[in-house]
Amino acid sequence: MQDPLAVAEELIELTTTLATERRLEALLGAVVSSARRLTRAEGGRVLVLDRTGRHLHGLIGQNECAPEAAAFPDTVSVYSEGNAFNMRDANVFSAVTGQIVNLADLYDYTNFDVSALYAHDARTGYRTRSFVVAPLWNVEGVTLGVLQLINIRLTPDGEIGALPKAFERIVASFAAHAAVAMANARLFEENRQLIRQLDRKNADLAQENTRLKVMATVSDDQVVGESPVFQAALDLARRAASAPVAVLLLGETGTGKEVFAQAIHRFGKRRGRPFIAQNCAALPETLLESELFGHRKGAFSGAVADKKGLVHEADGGTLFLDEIGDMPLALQAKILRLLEEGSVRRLGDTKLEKVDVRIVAATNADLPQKIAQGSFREDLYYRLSVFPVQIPPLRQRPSDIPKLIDFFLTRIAKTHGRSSFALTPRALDALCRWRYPGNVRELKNIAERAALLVDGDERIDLKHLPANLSATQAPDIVVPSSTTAANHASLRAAVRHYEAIVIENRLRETGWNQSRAAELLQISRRSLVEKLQRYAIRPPS
Ligand SMILES: Nc1ncnc2c1ncn2[C@@H]1O[C@H](COP(=O)(O)OP(=O)(O)OP(=O)(O)O)[C@@H](O)[C@H]1O
Repeated sequence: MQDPLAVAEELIELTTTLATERRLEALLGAVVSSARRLTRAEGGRVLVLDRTGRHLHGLIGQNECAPEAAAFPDTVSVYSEGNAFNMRDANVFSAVTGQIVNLADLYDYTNFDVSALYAHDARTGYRTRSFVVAPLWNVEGVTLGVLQLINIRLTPDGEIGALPKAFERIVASFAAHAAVAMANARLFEENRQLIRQLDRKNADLAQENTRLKVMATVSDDQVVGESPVFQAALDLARRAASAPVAVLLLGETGTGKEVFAQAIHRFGKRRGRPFIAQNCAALPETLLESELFGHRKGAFSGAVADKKGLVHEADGGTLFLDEIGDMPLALQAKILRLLEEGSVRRLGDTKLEKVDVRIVAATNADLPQKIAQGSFREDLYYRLSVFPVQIPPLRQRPSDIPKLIDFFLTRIAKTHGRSSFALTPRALDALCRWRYPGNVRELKNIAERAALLVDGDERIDLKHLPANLSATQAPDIVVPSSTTAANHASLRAAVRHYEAIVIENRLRETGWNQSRAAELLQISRRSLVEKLQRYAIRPPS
């Protein structure tokens, strides 16, 4: 047998292999070789327990004297008939009990059923004599399989016998190390497979996302707004729709750039074809490139299959590029080629493909300033700004506010399963006074929030609006202007609207003293109370 120094060296080498080798079979191969060198065994094998826990399968086999003898009967049943452990098998015994089996001569021993090995020997002409089985148990004491060592040579001249007692512990600890490495390698392999599955899933999801974008073509949403500035912008969009040019939509956030892009698509000849929108600020460069232009299989890790881009999906239709000012320069060049030549190249491809796509781009950034800073291509800007459409912010068209409120509340009421939501005059007034830094989107959000806060048939009042809105005080004397709700209501409604505001102002002045307010308003207290009920005017809570 080996001297202690050689044993130590073998163990060090094995530990290094165990720590670095991640492939299960290579790792087990190293374990068997190392164990054989350590014990001077002619052969060695590893049998691994399958996931059902019912069978041990031969995974690795080595035999320096008879390579054909390396393969053991491939599968050993863990259970015998009646579902008891098959303890007559030396491998199962070791795997189940965690003990080493150490037989000096297989042909002298009768306690284990080794008939399969006899048959194997008879078939291969090899003679198995000493036979050692060590359990491969991981740290939690779970059996992973067994390590076999065959024909241990006790002397340099080849005398064969049982493993010396002193070596049993070495082999046991050796097997325990191997089991831990084996468990790690399995986890590693499972992780790799999970990552592969995830990559595949991601690719599927990306395709699905694209498909949904195609399906969610254009909604039939109305474009609400009758103010002259808004109508002028809409008229420009209508003209742009009939020309085969790119359109650049300019406007603050929430002004309705996407609504306009959809309208341009709907107004034009491409109406029945896909409308696809992509926000250029939403994705990192490589992902955006692959999303827009597609990729070939293997173009990057995770590109497990060919994928079409949004430009392909939008073929014959419209591609809306929101926040174009945030598009990386390399992709701007690709958009320029699409505009100039009508062709695109997928990531990882050498060929150009022809596509017929109308580009509508939008931004709220100052593109000339970006050009000066070197982050936006001037040539692309000139290409896109053939047809610029400026969408005015809501504060420049307050006369559109009542119509928009009405539009959103009617739509929200439908989703709440009710016919409508009513507003108190002071709530309407506060909504009409607000300057809406978030434009139409902000107005829509305020309406949605208010609809959630009202109880039953209650009207939307100041308390249902965001605090900063209800804090906007109405002026003492309300002068009708062309920019308030009243301008778009009937005369009767307008008069009621102002009546409510004047009453509320007087009440505020008098600290909500109804008698005093009635006096100032020169009406009876009873009449005041009636009006308070009619207009749902209440002191702030
Ligand atoms: N004129 C309009 N009529 C009806 N709804 C509108 C109108 N303008 C905007 N909206 C609604 O307001 C919300 C914001 O509009 P949209 O997304 O088109 O704005 P945007 O300018 O593209 O915003 P961003 O700059 O943040 O991308 C959407 O829910 C949209 O339906």
